[in-house]
Amino acid sequence: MLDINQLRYTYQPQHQHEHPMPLSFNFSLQQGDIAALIGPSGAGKSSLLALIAGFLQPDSGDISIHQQSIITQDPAQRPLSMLFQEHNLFPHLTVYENIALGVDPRLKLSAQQQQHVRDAAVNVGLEAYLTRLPEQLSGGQRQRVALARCLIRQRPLLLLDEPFSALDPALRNDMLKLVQQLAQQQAITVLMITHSPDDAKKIANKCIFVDNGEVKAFGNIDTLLNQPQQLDLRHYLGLTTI
Ligand SMILES: Nc1ncnc2c1ncn2[C@@H]1O[C@H](COP(=O)(O)OP(=O)(O)OP(=O)(O)O)[C@@H](O)[C@H]1O
Repeated sequence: MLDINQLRYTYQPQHQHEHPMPLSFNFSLQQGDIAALIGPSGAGKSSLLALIAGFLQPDSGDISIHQQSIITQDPAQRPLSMLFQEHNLFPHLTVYENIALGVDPRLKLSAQQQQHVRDAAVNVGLEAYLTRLPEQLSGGQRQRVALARCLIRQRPLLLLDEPFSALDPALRNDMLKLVQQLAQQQAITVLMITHSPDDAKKIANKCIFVDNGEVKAFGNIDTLLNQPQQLDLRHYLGLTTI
């Protein structure tokens, strides 16, 4: 479903004492996969999502979704949605309007589309909050609104850049379950950055371990996290002694 084919990008040094940071990715996901993207800080996880979303232009390689290359498409045209840790919502728009933006950026919705927005709010448990502004919501509720907007766009790929890491453990659990349930319902493929192997195990079936700008391990999540073979992955998981 998602094919990342010999994708390369190099951050050029900004100062004399710095070195270039080359990134190189190669892997594929099947439709309906939920893949956890793990790896140390600075490994290249956010950069990989930025390349897929089209915020960074690769030096070489290709990205395709359902066998169609998306590499020349603008970020808004790409068949994907993305959820960040914060700043997902427009503060001056209501919950209803923030979700409706996923249907039409001009907010001109038909009666049927208006119903879709209300249905999306029901799906994330926010039907009673449609007229509130983001500042009148908790952090978890705000992320639910943002998730509803992603899902109403009905794009086949959902990219998550640690959207729930600021939430407390119980709420984070609820959100992970919600993503899993809604992704299954809509057969959406999910690629999720997380710093928590426990969170990864809760919803993902695949795992991608990125280290030093490369995919160092890829496969079934239970195999990778319960019986890690690579030394650098074992080190990342805190299973080696120094
Ligand atoms: N705009 C930039 N210019 C130069 N180097 C950058 C830039 N953005 C990121 N980098 C470097 O690229 C590498 C990968 O960064 P990236 O943010 O993708 O890592 P990450 O795995 O998402 O880290 P974290 O888990 O801390 O968010 C890092 O070494 C970082 O310093």
